[in-house]
Amino acid sequence: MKIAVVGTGYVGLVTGTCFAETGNQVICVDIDEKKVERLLKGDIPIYEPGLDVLFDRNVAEGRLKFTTNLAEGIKEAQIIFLALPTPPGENGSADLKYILKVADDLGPLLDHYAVIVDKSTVPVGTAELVRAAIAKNAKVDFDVVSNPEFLREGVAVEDFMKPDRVVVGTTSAKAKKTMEKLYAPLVRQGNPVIFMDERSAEMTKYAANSFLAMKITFMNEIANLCEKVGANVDDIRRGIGTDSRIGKRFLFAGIGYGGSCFPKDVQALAKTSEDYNYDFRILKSVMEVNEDQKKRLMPLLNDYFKNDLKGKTIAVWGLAFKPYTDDIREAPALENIKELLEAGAHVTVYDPEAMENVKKVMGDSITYCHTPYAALDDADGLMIFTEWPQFRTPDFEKMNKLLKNKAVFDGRNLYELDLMREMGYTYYSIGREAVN
Ligand SMILES: NC(=O)c1ccc[n+]([C@@H]2O[C@H](COP(=O)([O-])OP(=O)(O)OC[C@H]3O[C@@H](n4cnc5c(N)ncnc54)[C@H](O)[C@@H]3O)[C@@H](O)[C@H]2O)c1
Ligand SMILES: O=c1ccn([C@@H]2O[C@H](COP(=O)(O)OP(=O)(O)O[C@H]3O[C@H](CO)[C@@H](O)[C@H](O)[C@H]3O)[C@@H](O)[C@H]2O)c(=O)[nH]1
Repeated sequence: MKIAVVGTGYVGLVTGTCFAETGNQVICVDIDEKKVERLLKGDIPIYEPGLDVLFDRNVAEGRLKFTTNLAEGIKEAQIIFLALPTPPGENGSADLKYILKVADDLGPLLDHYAVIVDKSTVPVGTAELVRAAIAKNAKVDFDVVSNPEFLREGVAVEDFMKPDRVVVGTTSAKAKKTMEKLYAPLVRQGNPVIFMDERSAEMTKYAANSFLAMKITFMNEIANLCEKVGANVDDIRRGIGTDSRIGKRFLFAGIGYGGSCFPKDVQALAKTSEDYNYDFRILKSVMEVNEDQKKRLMPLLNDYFKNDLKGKTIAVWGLAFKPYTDDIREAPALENIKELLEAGAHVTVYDPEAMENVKKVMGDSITYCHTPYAALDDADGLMIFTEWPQFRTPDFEKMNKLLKNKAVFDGRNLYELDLMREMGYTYYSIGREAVN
């Protein structure tokens, strides 16, 4: 099939590349000229494991193309994906200006039937708004379908190529057929393509993200209580996760959820509830607890340094909001670093992929190091915000020599308490006994 993907960010580029991989002819459109220029040179603007192999193959075989020109992109396209940003607006609701702008532009350009697919995460009722915006100027028949995306950054290609399920919101038999055909190669193992109406599909996405954010937040609260009662949250996780009704995944307590999705989507669902006069109390608690959780380590650090961080050097391992990505949107590390700087500390950082993006927002206010160990040199303490695998089994002997104080504040529970005790560390983690 001929496919256009409008918006070539994390979702658009993965969607375009993966559908090219399944044999379709794909054109990705973006207004960011520099981004398109890089893509045309074969340079992928984001870090996403496994994407490069598929990208190179499909570009080389002529199935994956890029343009800044919407008219050129949608020429003859049977399916037009909208993978545009939906950032939080001033009142917390998802800002639809990018989607509606493209919908407005599409109307006069459409000269053949196409299925327009909302891939972005959008509030209930958006498909109707998109349809109306296109219809204002369209001279041909078209369908608008809601097809929320559930991929996770860092494992996006795998999630996309082997989805647990695909959700499609449409009442059009013609669009349903097209979407069934498009997704057939990705669900050969029998995972379902679930059809429903558009509003339910839009709501499904927010329900999924909010449920997962709530699951993590519940564990973060259990962790906070564990610290008080003298229990270990990792044991609780194993103890409850084996119950198939609860499930093992998304039970890791930590320094709060971040990223470009959970924070904004929980907020947007809360706003939708407000708009419909429904008091969604759990969501409010989830947001409140998560804000506190992101600062969970600061009081411990302040206690350790007797509220005097001025002139202290704090090393930071991990800047990305999760491992295997360079994405720093709503990353807990950044808020903590800002607080460290405000308190007069000097901050040395290391992240395998996210340092370039951090440089763009924090400039020279912190020191960027080429290795995790360089960040530790003469540091008064170490804070950990991202569970990159290389931090899990570091060279402790080297660490012992470099750190001025053997003090680690770990937002991801990377190390065994007994080991840290044996090595004489002061070690604070989340939901576990403090070693000091
Ligand atoms: N990032 C994720 O993991 C993820 C997963 C599932 C769903 N989503 C949702 O998908 C949507 C896109 O997210 P993202 O992370 O890919 O965003 P992104 O910011 O990485 O990418 C969006 C792209 O759209 C482009 N764009 C903006 N206006 C445009 C226009 N008029 N024409 C063409 N291109 C335009 C931007 O230049 C940018 O490259 C959001 O609604 C998000 O909530 C994201
Ligand atoms: O047990 C866990 C799992 C995750 N997290 C945190 O939760 C956040 C989000 O992680 P994850 O869900 O793995 O990454 P995202 O790429 O943000 O993916 C989420 O958001 C996407 C955008 O909507 C959805 O498509 C995905 O299904 C959904 O998992 C990160 O800060 C993680 O550190 C935890 O603290 N504990």
